Amino acid sequence: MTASSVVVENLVVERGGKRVIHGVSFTIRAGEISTLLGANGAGKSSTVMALAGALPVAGGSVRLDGVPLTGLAADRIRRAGIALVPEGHRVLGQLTAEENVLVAALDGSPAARKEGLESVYRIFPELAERRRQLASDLSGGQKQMVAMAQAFIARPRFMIVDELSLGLAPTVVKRLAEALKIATGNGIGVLLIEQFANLALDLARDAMVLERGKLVYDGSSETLKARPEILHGAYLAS
Ligand SMILES: Nc1ncnc2c1ncn2[C@@H]1O[C@H](COP(=O)(O)OP(=O)(O)OP(=O)(O)O)[C@@H](O)[C@H]1O
Repeated sequence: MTASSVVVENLVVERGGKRVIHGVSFTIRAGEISTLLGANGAGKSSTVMALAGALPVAGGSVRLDGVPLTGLAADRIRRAGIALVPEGHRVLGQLTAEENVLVAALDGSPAARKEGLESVYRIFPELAERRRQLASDLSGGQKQMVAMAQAFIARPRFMIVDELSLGLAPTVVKRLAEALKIATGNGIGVLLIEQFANLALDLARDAMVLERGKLVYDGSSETLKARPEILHGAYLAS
């Protein structure tokens, strides 16, 4: 049986009338972490936002197990099984931590919501302790946990995390990385965008490198680690 996958082919994205992604192709596999690396402005967020329906697709296709998702609204793509954790761990400050998580629950039945919360609190016990706190009072790391919990509670098959560690302390990042490992252990495919390339390459089996909206590497993290000139070139090209 072929493993579940998201296949992106020749993706083209335009922003402000300018082409920023020039025909990018890659595959994300179930049960694995893949990472998308590149300098600021290389097009990582544009790629994943288009994939998740948060930006229009100007060309190419996105398929989940062969089913085309290209150009569908973000909500439809989420229901199909792809959850995006957007950059910046934004939360609804006037709601509690728990209310924020529940906003993202796709199945509204009380039993499913309870079960969903229990599974999320097993991953992030820190949030269980703070369930009734206003989200605006949470630390940056706790807000990122809420953002990831919103993805988990939707029971996704694939999870895209745009900037895991941005602005967060190493101890918190370690917790978030553990959560990603739990995700892959449960068969979820993860696409990770991460500013610290070394952390990303330690976590991910496969890596892609974007340079000015084009893919310049698609292969194993191990091989990329052994070829630092590829990353140096991509980060200098910005
Ligand atoms: N709202 C926007 N309107 C127009 N162009 C944009 C917008 N946001 C980003 N861009 C442009 O799109 C290109 C890709 O940016 P994108 O944010 O996808 O890159 P990135 O690799 O995610 O970088 P970063 O790490 O800074 O988020 C850049 O040239 C950027 O200037």
